[in-house]
Amino acid sequence: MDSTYAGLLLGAGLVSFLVLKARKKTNYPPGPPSDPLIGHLRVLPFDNQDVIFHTWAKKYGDVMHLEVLGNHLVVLDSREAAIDLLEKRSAIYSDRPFVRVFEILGMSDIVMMPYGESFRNHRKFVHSSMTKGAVATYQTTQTVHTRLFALSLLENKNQHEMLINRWATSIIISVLYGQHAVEEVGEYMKLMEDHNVVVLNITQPGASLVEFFPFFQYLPAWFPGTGPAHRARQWKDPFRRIYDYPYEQAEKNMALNGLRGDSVLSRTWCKFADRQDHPEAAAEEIELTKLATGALFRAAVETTWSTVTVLFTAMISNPECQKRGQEEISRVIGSERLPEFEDMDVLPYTTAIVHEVMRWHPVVPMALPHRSVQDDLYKGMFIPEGTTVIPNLTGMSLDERVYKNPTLFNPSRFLPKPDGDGEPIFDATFGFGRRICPGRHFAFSSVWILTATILATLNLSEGKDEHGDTIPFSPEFKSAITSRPKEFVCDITARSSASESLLWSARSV
Ligand code: HEM
Repeated sequence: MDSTYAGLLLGAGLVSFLVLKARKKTNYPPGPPSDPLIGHLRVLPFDNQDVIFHTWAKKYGDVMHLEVLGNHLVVLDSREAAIDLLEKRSAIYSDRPFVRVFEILGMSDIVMMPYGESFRNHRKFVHSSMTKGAVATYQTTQTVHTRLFALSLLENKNQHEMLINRWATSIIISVLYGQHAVEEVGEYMKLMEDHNVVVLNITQPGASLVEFFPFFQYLPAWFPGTGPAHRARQWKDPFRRIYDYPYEQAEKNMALNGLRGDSVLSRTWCKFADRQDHPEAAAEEIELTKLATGALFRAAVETTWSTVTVLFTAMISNPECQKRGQEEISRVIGSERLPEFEDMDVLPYTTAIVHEVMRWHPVVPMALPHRSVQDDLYKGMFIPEGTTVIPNLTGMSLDERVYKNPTLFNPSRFLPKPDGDGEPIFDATFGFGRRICPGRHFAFSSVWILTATILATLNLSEGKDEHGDTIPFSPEFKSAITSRPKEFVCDITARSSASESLLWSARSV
């Protein structure tokens, strides 16, 4: 081949590459105007992203493209688009974006794990621990803890935030690691609090500099923008405790009391016993077990706690819904016993309250980001490999094409016609596809038994000031990775002396 011919070929290749690139570029999904080179960096919101993205989506569509310093982002604002991409094309969209500060921190569990062999092993563990069948075996634990919780609300005025946290923590650690004494739960709450502070600190606005410019992690700490990477390095050992501490505590308990009770860990240990002659495999399995149970613990507490604070907010600001739920429980169950899981099918309004809580204010408003692993074309729009795909759950929950008056808290929307509006259940709250929340059955049943128990036994209402006057209640929300109501005061009383007695007798069981 002579050099002219080779040059022609090279030139033609270059031209077709540039044409292809230009064509691809024009075919990105629509999005707001951007700046040269930096893209949407100047307009990308730091706060209330979910709400702002939803406003943008009304103008640019359900599939919206943003670009920041060459990194592509696609926001999905409708359930239909999320199902089309994250579920129907899950082979392309099940990866997670790489987050450098998490790697420096040593966050190596499933939550942000790339899609691949290791992910599949972890997913198998978390999935099998939380199938519908497995969750049915946790119902007694959920019921017992929930009744103790309801009573504790009566005994400790204005401490509902802490008590909801304790309830969410105590249920998940019992299920994962075995039963614990009440005073031990405080240690796990502290562990989670420390964990949340670390994660919040390294994911604050500005943390992204090290994501765009990896060399920032090697610059001295005084250099602007290097803080998150340095903090992540400093906190590596304390962060690791979230995986090691619960496991080691459970080991100590086992050494003292033998392998007792039925927990995710005790079931796993029974399987280990068969493999003692393969110490290497056992070491790997121990590490996987620590990381997978740690992931379930990490992912369960704040999400479930936040959902219950949304429930409280909804009940206080919509007393007519609370009353209708209470009436349903009184009519169906009566006042001589407390609700059980077996009652779920005959309490449709109570169940609708739980669904509406999860739609009205999704506590993980933009789920967790997915990442595409190959170029894709959707409805003529080009989504390049490596795009971070954000399912905007808030946007989906406010979709007026699906939900009438979406900002209203209205459980009846889910009841079949003519009693309700026959609107579809909002299942997007738990994400999509191969990354869908593995704890969804457990989370739903925890919140359901809590809702039924509270409706059966307590009245939640606006708080009172020192003169006994009602403090007007208007829910306000705060957002990080999860979103929940800002702290609020409320008044909690027993519905009747009979309902209080039921709670007391449940405590003595
Ligand atoms: C109401 C409470 C909860 C909500 C709203 C919630 C929501 C979510 C969402 C939106 C995701 C991301 C899904 C996606 O990427 O598409 C997720 C992931 C996850 N959730 Fe939940 N969750 C809740 C409770 C729980 C509980 C109780 C557990 C454990 C028992 C749990 C364990 C996990 C894990 C391990 C992941 C990561 C899955 C993966 O990356 O493959 N979650 N959750």
